[in-house]
Amino acid sequence: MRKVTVNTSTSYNILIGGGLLKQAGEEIRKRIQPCKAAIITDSTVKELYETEVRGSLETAGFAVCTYVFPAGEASKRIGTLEGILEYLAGEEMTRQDIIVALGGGVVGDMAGFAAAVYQRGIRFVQIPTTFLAAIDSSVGGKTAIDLAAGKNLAGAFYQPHLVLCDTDTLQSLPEEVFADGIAEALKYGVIGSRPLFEKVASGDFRQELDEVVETCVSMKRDVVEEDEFDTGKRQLLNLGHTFGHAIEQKSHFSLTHGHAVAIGLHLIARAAEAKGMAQPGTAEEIRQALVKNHLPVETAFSAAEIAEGTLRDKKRRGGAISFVFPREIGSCQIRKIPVEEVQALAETAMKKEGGPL
Ligand SMILES: NC(=O)c1ccc[n+]([C@@H]2O[C@H](COP(=O)([O-])OP(=O)(O)OC[C@H]3O[C@@H](n4cnc5c(N)ncnc54)[C@H](O)[C@@H]3O)[C@@H](O)[C@H]2O)c1
Ligand SMILES: O=C(O)C(=O)C[C@@H](O)[C@H](O)[C@H](O)COP(=O)(O)O
Ligand SMILES: [Zn+2]
Repeated sequence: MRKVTVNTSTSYNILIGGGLLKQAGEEIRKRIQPCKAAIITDSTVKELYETEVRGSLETAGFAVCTYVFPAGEASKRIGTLEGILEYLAGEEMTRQDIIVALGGGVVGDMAGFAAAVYQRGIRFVQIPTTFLAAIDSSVGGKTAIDLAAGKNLAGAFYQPHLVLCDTDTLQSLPEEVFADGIAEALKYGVIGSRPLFEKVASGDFRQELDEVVETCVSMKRDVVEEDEFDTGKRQLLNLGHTFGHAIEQKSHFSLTHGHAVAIGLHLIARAAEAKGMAQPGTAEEIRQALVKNHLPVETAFSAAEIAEGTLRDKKRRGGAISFVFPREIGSCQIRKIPVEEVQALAETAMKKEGGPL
C-alpha cells in the first residue's frame, strides 16, 4: 500500500493499493471512532462495490446506511444535494458521524459538498472508483454542484478526512470512462512532468496504475498545500478546463468532463503555440497523446459559443480571465486575458491553415 499525506487546513492520508475496499472499515476506524456512516454512491457503483464497503464498515463497528442517486453528471445538481441533506437529517446523522463518498468524481463532488454544509460540516471519506477520481477529484477539497449557467458554480473548499483508493476497482471501468482519467493525467504531465506525460501518452501503464496514481496525487498535493483556496498556483490544475468547462456546459453535459478537458487541453496548446508562448510541436504532441488514448481533440462549437461559456469561469476577475498556457510539456504559465479577447483566443486555437480546425 502506498501512502501520500496532504497537509492543508486539515491533514489527511491518501492510501493507494489493490484490495483496500475490504480494509475500509479498519482504516477509517484508525482515524475515526465507530459512529454512523452514510455511504453516498451512484446507481452503478452501488451494484458493484457498496456491499463490500458496507460489510467492511459494519465489521469495524460502524452503523451503516446508504443513499443512492442515478449515475452521471446530470445528478450533480441542487436537487440531488437536497435529497442527500434530507436523507442525512432523516437518519438523524450528527456532527460526530461521517459520510463515505463511494464512486467517481460526481459522487465525490456531491457527497463532499453535502458533508461541507450538513450541520455546517461533518467529516467525510473519499473512496474513488474511477481513474479520474483516483488521481484528481478525491484530493484537494474542491466540492461542487453544477448550475444551469455552468460547471461547479456552487460549492465549497472542504477537505476529506481520508482518501482510500482501491486500484482494483478501476478494473471494472468502461474504456471511455477510464479515458476521462487519462485526460486529467495528461494534464498533470503537461503542467509539470514530461516523464509522466510520456508514460500516460503511451497508453501502456495499466501495470503501473498504483505508481501513476501516486505520482498524480503527489503533484496535486504539492500544489494544493501551497494554495488550498485557488488564489494563485492552484489555478495551474485548471489547464485545459477554461475552454473545457465551456464546451462541457454548451453540450448540456452530454460530453463528459474528461472528454471536454481533452478538447480544452488541445485548444489551449494550439493557442499558446500560435501566440509564440509554447515551444513549436507542443500542441501536436498533446494531440497525438489524446488521439492515441481515444480522446477527442476538436469541437463543433464555434469560438463565439466557447467564449460565451468561458465568461462564467471562476478564474474571471472583473474584465479578465486567467488562462493556463503550456510553454512546453512539463511547464505552464498563468496569464490574464481581457474578456473582450477571449473569443479571438478561441478563434486562434481553432484556426487551421486553409480554414478552421
Ligand atoms: N473536485 C475536483 O477536484 C474535481 C477534479 C476533477 C473532476 N471533478 C469532477 O468529477 C466529475 C467527473 O468524474 P468521473 O469522470 O469520475 O465521472 P462519474 O463520477 O460520472 O463516473 C463516470 C461513470 O463511471 C461509473 N463508475 C464509477 N466507478 C466505476 C467502476 N469502478 N466501474 C464501473 N463503472 C464505474 C459511474 O457510475 C458513472 O456512470 C465531474 O463532475 C468533474 O467536474 C472534480
Ligand atoms: O483541484 C483543482 O484545483 C482543479 O482544478 C482540478 C480540476 O481537474 C477539476 O475539474 C476542478 O473541479 C475544476 O475546478 P473549478 O474551480 O474550475 O471548478
Ligand atoms: Zn478536471
